[in-house]
Amino acid sequence: MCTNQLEAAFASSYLQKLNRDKPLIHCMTNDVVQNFTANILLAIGAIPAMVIAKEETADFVHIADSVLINLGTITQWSSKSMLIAAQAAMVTQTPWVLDPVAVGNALTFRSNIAKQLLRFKPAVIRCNASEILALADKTSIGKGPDSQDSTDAALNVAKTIALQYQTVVAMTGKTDYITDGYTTYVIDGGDIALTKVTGVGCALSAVVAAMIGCNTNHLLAAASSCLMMKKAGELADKHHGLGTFAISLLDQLSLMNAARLLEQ
Ligand SMILES: Nc1ncnc2c1ncn2[C@@H]1O[C@H](COP(=O)(O)OP(=O)(O)OP(=O)(O)O)[C@@H](O)[C@H]1O
Ligand SMILES: Cc1ncsc1CCO
Ligand SMILES: [Mg+2]
Repeated sequence: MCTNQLEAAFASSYLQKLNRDKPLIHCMTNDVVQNFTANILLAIGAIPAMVIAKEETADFVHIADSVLINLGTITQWSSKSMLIAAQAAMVTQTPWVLDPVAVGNALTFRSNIAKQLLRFKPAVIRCNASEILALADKTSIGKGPDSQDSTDAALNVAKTIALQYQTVVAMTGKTDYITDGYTTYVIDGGDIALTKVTGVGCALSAVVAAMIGCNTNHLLAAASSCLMMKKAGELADKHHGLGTFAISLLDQLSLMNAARLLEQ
């Protein structure tokens, strides 16, 4: 096992490719973050499409560059669409991201759906520490969509899940860990304000979907996404309240480039 710092130059080359390719991202996400997610994808140069009807999802997976499945406000009805989309993505080998929002938490319906979705081989699981512990049937202390567990404590479980499902786990928190079970990238920094605006983690999952939609190294694509979000959080305006911070975060993502990624 080795642990690495991600080179900012790497992340910036991945971002440049994203800007050139303009990948189409099929988003199946929660009701809280639809608009924020779509704007963040546009800000980094991707094209979002929120397609959820079960009559449409399989067809749209065929034309999308990647798929995002986020369980935040899952219902019986949307879960069916998600399972159809994930199966279609596995068949067409379209890379997809699972964001298992709030699994555990005594929420057995979504926890069962998350387990079913895992059979369809997500390229990346983007989650917080409580969520990865819950996916592994370990005790977790999530508070709804928020984690009360530390990523340091959950790292071994993240590695085990990555190996078990042959995927990449991008686990965020004070320290982000991005691992395929063999190689782990560690990203510190960011800002606590990132946790005070709803849906930053959900939007980060969409950024990961965009990055894997045009970069085949899913580990580096996910790590680059996490670095970008931490850096944008550092650079965003924190002096005028959280409303301004949310907009400033969007601004910083739209302005992100190699020089900004390298800023201390
Ligand atoms: N204590 C912290 N200090 C600095 N940055 C943090 C901290 N906690 C989380 N972050 C950053 O906030 C962003 C969102 O990660 P977080 O772990 O809060 O996602 P999440 O719990 O899935 O969020 P949500 O489901 O509400 O969208 C990431 O960029 C992460 O690095
Ligand atoms: C607040 C909230 N509830 C379900 S999803 C969501 C957005 C943050 O995950
Ligand atoms: Mg989340």
